[in-house]
Amino acid sequence: MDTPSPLGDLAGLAFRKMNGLGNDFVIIDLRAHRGMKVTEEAARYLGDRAGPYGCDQIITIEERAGEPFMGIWNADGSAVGACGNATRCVGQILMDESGEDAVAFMTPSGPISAERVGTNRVVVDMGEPRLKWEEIPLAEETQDTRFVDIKLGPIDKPVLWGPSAVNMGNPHCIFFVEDADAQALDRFGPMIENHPMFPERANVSVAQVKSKYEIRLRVWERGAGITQACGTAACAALVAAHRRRLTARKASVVLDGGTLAIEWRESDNHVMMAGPVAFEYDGILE
Ligand SMILES: N[C@@H](CCC[C@H](N)C(=O)O)C(=O)O
Repeated sequence: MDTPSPLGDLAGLAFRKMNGLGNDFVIIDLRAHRGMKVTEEAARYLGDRAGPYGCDQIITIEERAGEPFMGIWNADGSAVGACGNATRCVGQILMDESGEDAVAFMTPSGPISAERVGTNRVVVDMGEPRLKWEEIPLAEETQDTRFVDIKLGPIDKPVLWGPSAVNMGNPHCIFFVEDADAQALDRFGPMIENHPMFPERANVSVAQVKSKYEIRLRVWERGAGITQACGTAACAALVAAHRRRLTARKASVVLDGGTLAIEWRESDNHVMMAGPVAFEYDGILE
């Protein structure tokens, strides 16, 4: 007897592989396949780098209430609210389809609008950052999410402490450090991701402020580990850095996979993210 595919009824559907600064996605268009779903098992199978696919996130394009909707799963199978880099990819797919240079669509954390600003370059309005402790969410009420009560290392001599917390549709914890490349993010990333302060876990970044206009950022993503780039983390880092008076409202965020231009607009409190989109290949799920 054949063993059932972990893909379930997704087997046989077309997918597209894309990435934003090396943060890569299997994107499945479910608009013509109402009722089909990405299960946790299917997401884990598609995300597994040792398997036939392998990616950081699994993305769906669906239709809900007559509007395009983007669904997001991490490689560990968890469903999430936001993904900055994938938002640019989905924006580009929808704009190519319509022939327009702007598009609006829905995500689990709210509406998004995207605009084409060059060949394979898209700017996305990521909405307003959420900064209250209960919006991150944190497990404990803190007066100020700019400096959360978390310490790493020996109690009397912590190596990292007082990160900022920002929610960009998903929870982020940002440590400001002198040298981002010298941090053992692979070791403490999973500990902070699962720290009791973060009841919904967290994406963990180390941010080095190079100047008022540049941040070097490395990211341990919740449910995916270290990735080449994380768009929402770049937005969260700029917001956190500006709240600590370390940068201007607009800065370049340099990730392992390349650079994003981030602006936290004063006029409407929205965070804008501009960056590239890359097509890899099309295939059939089997
Ligand atoms: N890579 C993404 C973020 C994906 C979700 C994240 N790992 C989470 O669990 O919140 C981005 O570009 O923002």
